[in-house]
Amino acid sequence: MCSCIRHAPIFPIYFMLQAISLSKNYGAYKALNQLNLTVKAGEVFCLLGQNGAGKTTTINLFLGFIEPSAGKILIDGKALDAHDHERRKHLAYIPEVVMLYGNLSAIENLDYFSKLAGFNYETRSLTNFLNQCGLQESAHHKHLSGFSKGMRQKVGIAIALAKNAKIILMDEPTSGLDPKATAEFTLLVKQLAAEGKSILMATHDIFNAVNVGSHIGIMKQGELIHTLKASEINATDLQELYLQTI
Ligand SMILES: Nc1ncnc2c1ncn2[C@@H]1O[C@H](COP(=O)(O)OP(=O)(O)OP(=O)(O)O)[C@@H](O)[C@H]1O
Repeated sequence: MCSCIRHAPIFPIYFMLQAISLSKNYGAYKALNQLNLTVKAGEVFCLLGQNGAGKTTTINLFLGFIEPSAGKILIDGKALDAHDHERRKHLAYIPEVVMLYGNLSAIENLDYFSKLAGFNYETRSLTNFLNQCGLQESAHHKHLSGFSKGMRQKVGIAIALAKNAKIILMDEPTSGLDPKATAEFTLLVKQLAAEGKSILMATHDIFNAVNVGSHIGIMKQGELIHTLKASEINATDLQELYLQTI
């Protein structure tokens, strides 16, 4: 018997995320200049670039936090305008520090944010989402205020799963994580991609980008200079290319 009141689709639908000549200007300054980028279902596109290269601007444009100066965002081939809140529900966001309610437990946070997105799950389903994200059961009923950054991120991903997001945008999600937490997070991201999610991740971690990414982009001064398949480059060569580029 299904344990959720509003059912997730039995045959999931997956979406592709695209930027077409996407630009963002602040006055005369081009924070993002004519970005063309595609993230297909099952892909993890890692965006590398120095501070100020335009990675967060790209993510903020996709999320609708800021409006483009020019260009288009497409979800599954259809243009997404700034006010299309319904189709933006297919997007989930994992920031560097996942902001949740410290005085609520993991399961209460998950329940609250699921309900905000229109999903009303029974406890068993909420527990399953947290388990799926590798959060140990002993932590499910503890307040978030005592959680490490890695544990918060697991709850953040559980919320994305509960919302049935097809596309996940991550901004430096492994920054500040210890190697074990990074490895756990990487495994989780690979699992999400294997399930058909489209993932765009801004990162400074070249080695992690090669490890988790299917595609890698190197940005400089608001432009995407290189796009590579991760299978075609190793970390040493990517580091060299990165240093030559920036
Ligand atoms: N509201 C704003 N007004 C003016 N300039 C801005 C604004 N927001 C961002 N910028 C500029 O746009 C450029 C791109 O910033 P962005 O945050 O996208 O870089 P980033 O690649 O994410 O850098 P980091 O690695 O430091 O997070 C930077 O030069 C930044 O100063």
